[in-house]
Amino acid sequence: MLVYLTAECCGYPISIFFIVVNEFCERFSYYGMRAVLVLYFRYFLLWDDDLATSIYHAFVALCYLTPILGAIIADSWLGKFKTIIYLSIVYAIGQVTMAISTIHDITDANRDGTPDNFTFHIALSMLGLILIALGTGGIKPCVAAFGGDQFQEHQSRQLNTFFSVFYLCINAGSLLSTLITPVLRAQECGIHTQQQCYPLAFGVPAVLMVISLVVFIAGSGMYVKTDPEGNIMWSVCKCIGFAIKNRFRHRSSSYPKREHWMDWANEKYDKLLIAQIKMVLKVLFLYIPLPMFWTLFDQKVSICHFSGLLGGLPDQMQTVNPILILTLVPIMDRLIFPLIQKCGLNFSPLKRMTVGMLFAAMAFVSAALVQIEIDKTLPNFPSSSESQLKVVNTYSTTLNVTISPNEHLLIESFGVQLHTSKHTYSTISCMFVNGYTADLNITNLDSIEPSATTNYTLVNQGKRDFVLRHGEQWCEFSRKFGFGASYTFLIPSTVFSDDCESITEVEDMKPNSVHMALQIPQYFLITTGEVMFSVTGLQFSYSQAPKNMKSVLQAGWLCTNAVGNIIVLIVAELGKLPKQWAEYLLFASLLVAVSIIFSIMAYFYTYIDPAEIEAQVRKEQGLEPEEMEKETLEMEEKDEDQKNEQGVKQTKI
Ligand SMILES: NCCC(=O)N[C@@H](Cc1c[nH]cn1)C(=O)O
Repeated sequence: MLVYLTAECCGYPISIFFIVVNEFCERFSYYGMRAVLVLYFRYFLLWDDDLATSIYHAFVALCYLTPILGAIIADSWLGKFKTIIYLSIVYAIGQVTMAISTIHDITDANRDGTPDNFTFHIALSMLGLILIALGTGGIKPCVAAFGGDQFQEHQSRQLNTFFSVFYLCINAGSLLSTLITPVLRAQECGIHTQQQCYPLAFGVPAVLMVISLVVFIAGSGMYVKTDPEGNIMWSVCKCIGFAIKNRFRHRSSSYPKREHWMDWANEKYDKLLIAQIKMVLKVLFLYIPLPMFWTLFDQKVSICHFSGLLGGLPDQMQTVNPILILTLVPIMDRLIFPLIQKCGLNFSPLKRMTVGMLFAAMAFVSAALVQIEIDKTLPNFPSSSESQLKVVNTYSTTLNVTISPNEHLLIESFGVQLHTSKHTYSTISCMFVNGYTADLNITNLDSIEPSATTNYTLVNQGKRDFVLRHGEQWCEFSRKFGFGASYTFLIPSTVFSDDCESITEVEDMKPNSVHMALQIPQYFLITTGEVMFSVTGLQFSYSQAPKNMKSVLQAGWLCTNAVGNIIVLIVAELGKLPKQWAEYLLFASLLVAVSIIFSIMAYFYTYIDPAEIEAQVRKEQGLEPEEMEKETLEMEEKDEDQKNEQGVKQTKI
C-alpha cells in the first residue's frame, strides 16, 4: 500500500488554489467575451439582428457540445493535466484571434472608421470562436475533475467545499466580466479613427485566458496527476457492445439469467471494467430527467424580463443571479447544510437536488402570484370576439357619440375614450394628438399633421422634456413617466399662446403599482434551487465516478445542462400561453413532476464509494485466479501490482 502526501494548508491541498484561480480567470474570459459578442456582430460586422443572435446561439451550443470531446481526450489519452494545458493554449489562441479580428484599423485603408474587408474580420472571428468553443468546453469537465483529484480519501468534506468554491468562482468571474467588458467596449480607441473599443473588450478576456493558463502551469509541481489507463472509452464501448451481443446470443430461456445485463460481458472482460461501467451507467440513467429540469429552469429569463418594470433595468437584472449565488453558496455550505446535519437528518446529495428542483418550482409559483397582482393593475383588453374603439374629442364642448343603436359615449372636450394598444409591461409609451391647426414638430418624433396622431412611442422612465415647434413658434413642456404606464397628450389649437400649458394629459394605462420587493422572494427561491442543485450535482458526479472516468461523468453532468439549453433554443417560440401567470404555473407543475420522477429514480439509487468497489473487485479477482485468465484483452499485460500502482499514481511533494 502506497501513501502519498501533498502540500496542505488548513486541510486543503495547496494545489487547488491554482485550479480555483484558473477557473475564475477562464470564466471571466468566457463570459466577458460572450457579453459583447452580439454587440460585435451587430455594430462591428453590421449583421442584422437575426443573423447575430443565430450565430451567437450556435456558438453557445457548440460550447456545450465540446465537453464530451475534452473528457474523452483526458480520460482515454492525455490525462487531465495535459488536456487542460493543450486545450487552454487553443483557447487562448482563439481569444487572441478574436481580439485581433475586432481591430478595424487592420483593413481600414481609407480611414473612414469602418473596416474595408469584412470577409477578413468575419473569417478571423469565426476561426477564433471555433477555437474558443473547443477550448472552453474541452477543459470544463477536466478542470472540475482535476480539482477533485487533488483530494485524498479522508478529505471528503473538503472535497465538497472545493466544489462550492468552484461554483463561487464561476459566478464571480461571470459577474465581474459581464459588468466590465460592456464598459470597455463603450470606450473609444483606434489608430486612424476613434471607434468603440472592441479590441479592449475582447482583449481583456484574451489576457485573462493567458493568465488562467499561466496560473495553471504555475501550479504544475504541486498537482496530483493520474495518468489515463489506456484508451478507456474505447474499452468501455467494446465491452458494452460485447455484453449486448452476448446477451442477444443467449436470449433463449434455457440460459440462466444474470443480475445485470452488463454481466454478459463477464466471459471476455475484466470484472473491474464491468463494475466501473455499471457505476457510470447507473449515474447516467439517473441524469435522464435532468435536461427537462434545465429547460424549465432556463425559463427564469422570462421571470427576470418582466422585472424590468419594477424599477431596475433588465440589463442589471442579469447580475442579480451571480450576486445572490455569491452570498448563498457560503450560507448553504457553512450554515444550512451543517445545521440540517446537526438535526440528525440525512440530507443526501440526491435529496438536495430534488429539494433544489422544488425551490425552482416555488420560484415560478411566486412569479405567477406577482404576475396576477400586476395583471390587476392592467386594463381589460378586448378578447378575440371583441374590439375596442378610441375616440378623441378635439372639439370645444362635450360630444355625444352613438356607436350602435343603444351604445352611447360621452366624451368631454379634449377627452379620450378607451384604447386598444397592448404593449410590453416593462416600458412606458405615449402618443400625441395634434389639435393644432398646422403641422407640429415634437422632439424625437416625426412631424404630425393637424388632427393626426403619432404612434405610441417608447420613452424612458422619469422626467422627460418635449419641445413643440411650428415654424418660428415653439414651447416646451415636461412630464414624469412611471414604468408600465401609457399616456396620450392632446394638443389644443391654443398651444403656443399659453406656452404649452393647455396640453391635456390622459393616462391610458396606470404606471405599475406592484412593489419591487415582491420580486425578491422569487430570486431567492430560484437561486437557492440553483445552488442546491448545481453544486450538489458537481459533487455527486465526481464522487460517484470510477477513478478513470471522472472527466467523462463530469461531461455527462454538463451534458444535461447542454441538452436542456438546446431544447430551450428549439422550443423558444412554441407553447406560449395567453396568460403569463398560467405559463408560470405550468412551469412550476412541470418542475414538480420532474422532481417526483427524479426522486423515485433517486430512491432506487444506492450510493457507492468507487474506490471501495474497485478495491473489492481487485481482491475478488486475486482470490479467483481462474477469473484472471478471462481478462484477455484490455489489461492483460498489467499484473495486479502494476494496476494498483496505476490507479493511485500520484506525485509526491
Ligand atoms: N449562475 C449562472 C452562471 C453559472 O453558474 N454558469 C455555469 C453553468 C450553469 C448555468 N446554470 C447553472 N450552471 C458555468 O458557467 O459553468
